This record gives sequence, structure tokens and C-alpha cells, in this order.
Amino acid sequence: MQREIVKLVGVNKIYNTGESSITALATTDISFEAGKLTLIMGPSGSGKTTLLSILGCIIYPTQGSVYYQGRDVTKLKEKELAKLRLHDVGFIFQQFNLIEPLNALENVMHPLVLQGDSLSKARNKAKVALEKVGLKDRLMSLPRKLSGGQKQRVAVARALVGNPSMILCDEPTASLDAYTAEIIMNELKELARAGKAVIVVTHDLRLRKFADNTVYVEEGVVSKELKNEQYYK
Ligand SMILES: Nc1ncnc2c1ncn2[C@@H]1O[C@H](COP(=O)(O)OP(=O)(O)OP(=O)(O)O)[C@@H](O)[C@H]1O
Repeated sequence: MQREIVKLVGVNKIYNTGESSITALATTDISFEAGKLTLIMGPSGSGKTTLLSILGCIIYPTQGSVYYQGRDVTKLKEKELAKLRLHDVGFIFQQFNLIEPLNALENVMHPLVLQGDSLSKARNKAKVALEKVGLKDRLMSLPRKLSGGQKQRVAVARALVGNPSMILCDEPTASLDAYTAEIIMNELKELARAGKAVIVVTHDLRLRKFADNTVYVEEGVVSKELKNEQYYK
């Protein structure tokens, strides 16, 4: 049975910049399921990050509702949204966003400690997560001592350690070589197979082979069809 994690109903986003307003996302109805890796593709400025930010409860839509596991989260206050993000959503970014003075283990422990886990519990869970991504020998390494691929694997461990139901990735492979990008995409695919909804924003058409679904965003319009392939070349 398909399990819907997040659903947008009649969602749009209009940014008012003073003199003008920009429709970053046109009215959209879409849902994302557990167990699926979905790519969000589109040219620069088409609205991908806006869509991802709405899915991750980072920004509110201008209109419409966002149902997270059946609950309309557009009604929640910012503090409640922050709690939801911390517990239910894992984020992975192009630039890894690791905390430089903390080693790999501490970086992965960090969200657990924020969630209220004791240090020893957080340490144990973080070790297991880092082992899962093949980094059990680098627990004490600072980010600057790690390669790009290893940094991104620490970020994957950090995103999965709290057992979120959804993992959102913004260009997770853009700073990596093709070989390392494949390793990271395989790890993300495994997380989807383990039952998470994994949503990946990318410009890279080569990543389509990892996707269960692909959605395209062009000028704020979300669809299942790629209309302008030349943008991706
Ligand atoms: N905070 C903001 N205020 C005003 N306009 C914004 C804001 N954020 C995004 N926009 C505009 O909304 C549109 C969509 O931006 P968005 O960042 O979602 O695109 P994108 O597809 O993620 O682009 P890229 O691939 O270059 O990261 C763009 O025209 C952008 O300039």
C-alpha cells in the first residue's frame, strides 16, 4: 500500500519584492510517498528550491495547504514547524553544511542532542548511522580532513540518524565527481527502499536512472513531463 508522506493542495508561492511580485510556484497539487525517490528537476530560477522549502516546512506557501502525514502544517506556528523539521525531516545540501569545529561523530550527534537525547544515546545512534554510510573509521575526523564524498556521507548520516520520514536534498551531488555522486545516489536510493520519502533537487539529467519518479518545474509550473530539454545541457 502506498503511504503518502507529504501532499500539497492548491499551493502557490508569490514573492512580493516591493515594486513587483514574482510567482515562484504556480498553483500546485502534488504528493510524495514513502519508499520512493523523487527527483525535482528544472532550469535555474524555475522554482525548485521554493518547492523544496515548502515541502520542508522552511517557508509557508502564499496559498494552499501542505499536509504532512495527513496534518495541515500551514496552520502551525513557526515554533511547531521547527519541531516538525527537527524530528521528521532530514536535509542534505550541496555544500554539506557540516559544523567545521565538530568531528564527524559530533556532527551526526548534533540533531539528536537538539531533540533531547542524552550524549551517550546520541553517540551510539550516530556511530550506527556513520557505519551505515561506510565511515566507521572516520568518526573522529574533522570535516576539513574529509573528502567531498566523505563529507556528504556524514551529511547523509546526519539526515538519517533521527529516523525522519522524509529526506530533502538540494543538489546533493553538484559538488562531487561522477563516481562519488553515484555512491551518494545509491545511499539515497537505499534510504527510499528503507521506507523514507526521498526528494532530490538536481539539474543533472544523469540522475534520472535513480528515480522512481521525476517532476519538472519550469517557470513555477510543476509537471511530470520534461518540456525544455535544452535547459539541462
Ligand atoms: N526570497 C525571495 N524573494 C524574492 N524572490 C525570490 C525569493 N526566493 C526565490 N525568488 C525568486 O523565485 C524564483 C524561483 O526561485 P528558486 O530559488 O525557487 O529557483 P530554483 O529553481 O531553485 O533555482 P536554482 O536552480 O538557480 O537554485 C526566482 O525567480 C527567484 O528569483
